[in-house]
Amino acid sequence: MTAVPETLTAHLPDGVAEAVDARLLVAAEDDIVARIWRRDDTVWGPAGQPEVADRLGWLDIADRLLPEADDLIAFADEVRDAGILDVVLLGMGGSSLAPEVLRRTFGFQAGYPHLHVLDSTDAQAVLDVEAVTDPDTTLYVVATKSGGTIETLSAFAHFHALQPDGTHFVAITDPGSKLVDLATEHGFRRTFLNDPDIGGRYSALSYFGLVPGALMGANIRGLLQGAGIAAAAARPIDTRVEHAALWLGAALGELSARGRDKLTFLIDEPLQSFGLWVEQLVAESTGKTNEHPEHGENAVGILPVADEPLGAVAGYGQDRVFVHLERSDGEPSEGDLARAALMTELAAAGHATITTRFSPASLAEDLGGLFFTAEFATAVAGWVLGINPFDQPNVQEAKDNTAKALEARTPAQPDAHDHELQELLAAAGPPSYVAIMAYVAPSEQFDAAIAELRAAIRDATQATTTFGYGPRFLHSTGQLHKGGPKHGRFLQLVHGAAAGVEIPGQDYDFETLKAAQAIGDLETLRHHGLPAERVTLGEDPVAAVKHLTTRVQGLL
Ligand SMILES: O=P(O)(O)OC[C@H]1O[C@H](O)[C@H](O)[C@@H](O)[C@@H]1O
Repeated sequence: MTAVPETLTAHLPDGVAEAVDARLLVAAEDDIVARIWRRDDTVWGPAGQPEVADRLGWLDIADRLLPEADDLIAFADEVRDAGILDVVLLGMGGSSLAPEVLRRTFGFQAGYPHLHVLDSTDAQAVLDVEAVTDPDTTLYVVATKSGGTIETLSAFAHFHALQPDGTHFVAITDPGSKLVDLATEHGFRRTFLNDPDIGGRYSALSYFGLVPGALMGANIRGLLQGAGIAAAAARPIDTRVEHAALWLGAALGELSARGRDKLTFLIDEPLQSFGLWVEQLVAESTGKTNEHPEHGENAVGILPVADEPLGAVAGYGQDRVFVHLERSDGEPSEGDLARAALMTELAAAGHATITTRFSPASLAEDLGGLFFTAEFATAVAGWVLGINPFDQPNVQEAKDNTAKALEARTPAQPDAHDHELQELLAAAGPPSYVAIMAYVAPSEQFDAAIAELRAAIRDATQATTTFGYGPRFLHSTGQLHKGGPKHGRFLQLVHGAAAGVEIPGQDYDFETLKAAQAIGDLETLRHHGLPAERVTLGEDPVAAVKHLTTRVQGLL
């Protein structure tokens, strides 16, 4: 029998601890850890399936890039010396979320440029970045693995028209992508060619995270060292040795197989934005439908839940598992204390709870370790669930439907009437969840309004709630929405921002693109037989969400 690894504290409901132990025995018998490190693709299915063997470069990327930390820091100094005051990262999903976590976790570093992350097609979001940056003192980092992502290339076209000097641009991409040619054509300051064996959501510790991190003055050496230590701790193949990442992956897989598939994160300051990154990692990796030769279609997945406001214990269903990233030292905030208290109550009430700790004194190292451990655990959970955690087959569908809507200029679906909203939400209790998706410029005020809407729905129905900004979530939880278990109930909110914010070279502007993405996604969800409703937000989106919350409270 194995115990919970020392770096974690866990309370598992009856029967689950035994299942995890049994799973760890199978992992030992099947040599899973050694096979993962040997990059053996048969851990996740038949040999030779696409997007497995060539998606395991993340395993040792931290050790491979540590010797390059000095070069990255020297590059950041060169950029500072060139008078750059702002860095704008243009990217989506795996190419933007780790930089966003670094930006929010470490904040402005004196003497370094401000980092901004634009991962939206909302015209106001584009204008917001424009309003606070001067193209003459701005460096634009164009980040896309494939080199073909529509949002990223649209943003590049827009900002290149404002700043035609190529030395104000940097590319991060895979060798041979279309962006490599663009960068050469326009004389970019530098192109960082990433290891192509790393997928977007596993790329935090590659150039995709490190280049923006270095540019904003974050401690990238610490990140890499912390990740290296976590990777070393994940190497032992003897299961008698503590292996936190293996245990975590086995536990999350077994919990999910028993219906506890809503992985709810409670995260202490200043790491709260980690939820945004881990959401993509877990949702896009695990939300899949398997074609099983004997059992037919089988959809699995672990739904990550980030930034949900805390509730009363009775408000949570039995479909949850709670993971607390807890600050181990320093002055706890009120929120930190509330999270710790809730975890204690949840454990006492028989919920599955897992706690891991980080220290503000070693924030970069601990964050690097968390990135790696989460990646390894997700790969293990993929093995438990019997899916390929490295592909994203359903993301393409929404992209195709966007293209169709753009081409045909399809009008938006009508707004939900009260009875439709009621039908959508009233039946949302476990195992269902309510996904709110808002096509609007991200802001703290909007986040706060959404938190109230989520609490209202959860408290009335016990449903798990998630929230994502469109089109950001399409590259993240969007995969699980369509590929995972058909438990989602979808509420799409769309705000019409300024028309006429141009995408040079295209006959549509940002708002037209955003509208097509919303239309295309709703279409895709409905095509999968999933309940999905749309609500148009009036001029003031925050006021509109508050109004919607009152309306929903009246219906539930
Ligand atoms: O880096 P890119 O090639 O631009 O891809 C950005 C994102 O887009 C896709 O939609 C994938 O689903 C994500 O996994 C990926 O991170």
